[in-house]
Amino acid sequence: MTERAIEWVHDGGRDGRGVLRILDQTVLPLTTTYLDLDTVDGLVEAIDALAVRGAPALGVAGALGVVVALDEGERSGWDAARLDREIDRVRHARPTAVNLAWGVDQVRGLLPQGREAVLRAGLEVAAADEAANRELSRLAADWLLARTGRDRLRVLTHCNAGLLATSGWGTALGVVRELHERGAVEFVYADETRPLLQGARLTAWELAAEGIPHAVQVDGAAASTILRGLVDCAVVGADRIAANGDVANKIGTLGVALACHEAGIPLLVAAPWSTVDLAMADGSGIEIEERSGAEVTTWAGIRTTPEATPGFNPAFDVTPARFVAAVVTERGVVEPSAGHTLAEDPSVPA
Ligand SMILES: CSC[C@@H](O)[C@@H](O)C(=O)COP(=O)(O)O
Repeated sequence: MTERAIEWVHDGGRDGRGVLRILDQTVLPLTTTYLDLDTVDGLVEAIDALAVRGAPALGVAGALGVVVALDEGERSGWDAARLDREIDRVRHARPTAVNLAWGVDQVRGLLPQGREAVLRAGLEVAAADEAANRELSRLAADWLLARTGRDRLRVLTHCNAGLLATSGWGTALGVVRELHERGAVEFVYADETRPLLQGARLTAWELAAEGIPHAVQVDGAAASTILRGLVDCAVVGADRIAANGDVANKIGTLGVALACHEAGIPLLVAAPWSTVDLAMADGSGIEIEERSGAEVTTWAGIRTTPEATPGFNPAFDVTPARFVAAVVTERGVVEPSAGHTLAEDPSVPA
């Protein structure tokens, strides 16, 4: 697959200076449409609508979003204070994935050095993300095969942590892709991931394109699939990992983790180091995005609940470290459920 969720197109844009192009994930898998974003309003709207989504891709959106703001500011004659406010709007467009703010912060300090320096740094954020994903996928595949003692794995995954959620390759699905290249994937159960169906629409799209044997199951099936012994491990991504190994990820991950714990199979969290937030001692301080209840009370635009019934729609949950067998980043493997923390030197495999 060659599609990129997000990239800078150098010869695009209204003045030929380049443009931020995203693959519109709101209409996948039925339609492949790209959106060229050259205003802060457009970028913030795309992030809010999940046209671009997934923590590492949001990191790239944050970094390159600073260039979008710079270019718009130049066209519109913004002063420094206005530019700062607009960059902050990008930084705060979604609260849970630390990568978005991290991406902005990677390049913001370069503003005095001019647009080219900021653009160069933004492109480096994107390139480093893909390289990190490939490395962590190798490490995670090694760890899973050693831990389970199996040659071919039956994997459960939740949400979409594939190339669509990153600048390339993917995290949890990168691990699956790596295992597949080694001939070590027997089957993948992809949770459909209510209410926005990232698993059914996006993960299945990626797995089908790669020819990886898989099926989509309703989220409510996950615990039963795990306790029936149909999978050897669960592999998920993360939006923010606290220093103690607590993991914020798509709502429903906690249920998967509890079932894995009960079944005695590992839950592996695959994420680039940019998703680790050492400033957060544990998960209790992580802000959980609460999205519109309408995403829950309607299906394909049709009301599915009584008109008077509101929806409750937390988009993420926090899995306590004791249920996380491994956090794998490009720096190495940490085993939170065995008492190890991310604050320890992660370059030394736990
Ligand atoms: C590599 S993506 C990791 C996480 O960002 C992913 O699992 C997830 O929860 C995405 O949520 P989303 O709301 O689709 O942005």
